[in-house]
Amino acid sequence: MVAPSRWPDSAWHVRNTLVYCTLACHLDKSIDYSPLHPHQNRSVDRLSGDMNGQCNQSVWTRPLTQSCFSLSQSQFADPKDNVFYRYIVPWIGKGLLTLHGPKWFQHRKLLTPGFHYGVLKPYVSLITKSTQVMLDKWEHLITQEKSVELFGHVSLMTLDSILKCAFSHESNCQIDRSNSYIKSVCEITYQINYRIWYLPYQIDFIYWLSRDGRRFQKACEIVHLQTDKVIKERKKSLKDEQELEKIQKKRHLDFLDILLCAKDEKGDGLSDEDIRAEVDTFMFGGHDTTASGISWTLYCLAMYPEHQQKCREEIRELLGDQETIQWDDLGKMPYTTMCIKESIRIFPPVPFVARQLSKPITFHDGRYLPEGTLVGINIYLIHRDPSLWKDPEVFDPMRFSPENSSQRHSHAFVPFSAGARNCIGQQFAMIEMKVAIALSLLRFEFSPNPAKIPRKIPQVVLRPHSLQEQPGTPFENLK
Ligand code: HEM
Repeated sequence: MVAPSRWPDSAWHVRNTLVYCTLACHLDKSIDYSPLHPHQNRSVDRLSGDMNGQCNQSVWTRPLTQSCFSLSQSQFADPKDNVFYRYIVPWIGKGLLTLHGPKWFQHRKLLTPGFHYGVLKPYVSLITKSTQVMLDKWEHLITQEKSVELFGHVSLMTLDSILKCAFSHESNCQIDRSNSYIKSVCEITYQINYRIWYLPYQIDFIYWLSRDGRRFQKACEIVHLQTDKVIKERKKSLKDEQELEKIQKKRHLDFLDILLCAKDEKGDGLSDEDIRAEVDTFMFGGHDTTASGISWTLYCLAMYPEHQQKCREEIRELLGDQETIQWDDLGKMPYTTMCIKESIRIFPPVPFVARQLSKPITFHDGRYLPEGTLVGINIYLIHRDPSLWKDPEVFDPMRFSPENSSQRHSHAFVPFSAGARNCIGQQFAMIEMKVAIALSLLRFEFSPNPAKIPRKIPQVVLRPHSLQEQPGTPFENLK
């Protein structure tokens, strides 16, 4: 294997991106393919091979688990790869997701308190309200249509929630999508996913000259202007009010308050640019992922009505006639939680992550990877690995009972990644998924539409297929 001597050039990106896209677009095929590989059951499988003898930096990992997540255990962890992540940088800039080195470490330390349970607790009622708006819409839609495509609605609901939690913004986006900020976020999300999917757009100059590239750029400008405006206004009001406790008496603390007040030991806070990057990062990381998790969980429950009914009984017993849910209830729905976990095992919202090695690593069998190697960690494959999961294709929530979980490898279930660069928003995500699933089951019974069995589309997140076929962004196609 050859380590690149310098940061890869654009030709390198094109080759590697093609390799990644091919693998990414055939998640299921890569499962069929891996047993044929001569190195099966070893720590690392090289699936990308040699393209003209030049592209041997990409490594696709299989049972691996411990070895590869330990890549990110070191204090500063390895940087993200510059293939997929570069598509989102024009939007989110250099925030937690894309930073590396000491600056990432500083941001992670400053932002961790923003996910403390005391901050997250008031979000339950905000998420509940957003969920209820979505359910009211469904109530209306099922009187008009035989079947309702859920993913787009769930995406708008999670966008609505993250806007409230990130900067207390009441967007009303589930009902009124004429707001230019919402339209732009939807456009950006769609464009990023489309760009990954559409191979000619891997080449920068083709993309930036295209109509889509220009639309993407315009949408980023609108979003940045709006984020800057909100930050400026909030900074002003925080100055007047002086302290967080005073705000907290009036309303919940949102992520923006936390970001503006975050200070390290030397008393240094984040710059305006850093704050904007983090707000946009939460917007990006915090809505498509949970929309995927909620949608696939509803799909699994629709496919397995016996589990759906068990969850519904659990929630009815817990909430009685209430239509709202409280923080304390979230810890009292073990079966529903196991169903959510089993669903995101089978359909992990983030199907793969990637890193560029900052130093060589040696595996237990003596093979090593040099510095600069691009490592793709296929979470989807890990979650379906028969050496880790008995009958991996079977939906069995009891895998997540305390007894069964304790016997499993610690890195067999990694929907939120692992190590130092694991998902900072995982508690938030679990809260949102539990609230949305619980309230949905109280109001509706779900069954699959046999004419529209969803196909898995691994883009930035693992999306259900059906909306992809229609022209326009998924949000434009919603009724
Ligand atoms: C079901 C929902 C979610 C899933 C499956 C998920 C999964 C992940 C994964 C796999 C990573 C590692 C990415 C990588 O290595 O490149 C990650 C990182 C991250 N996630 Fe999430 N995520 C979810 C929800 C959220 C939410 C709700 C937020 C914010 C409110 C969030 C914010 C982030 C951030 C900021 C990072 C970067 C952390 C760092 O590198 O220090 N995520 N997430």
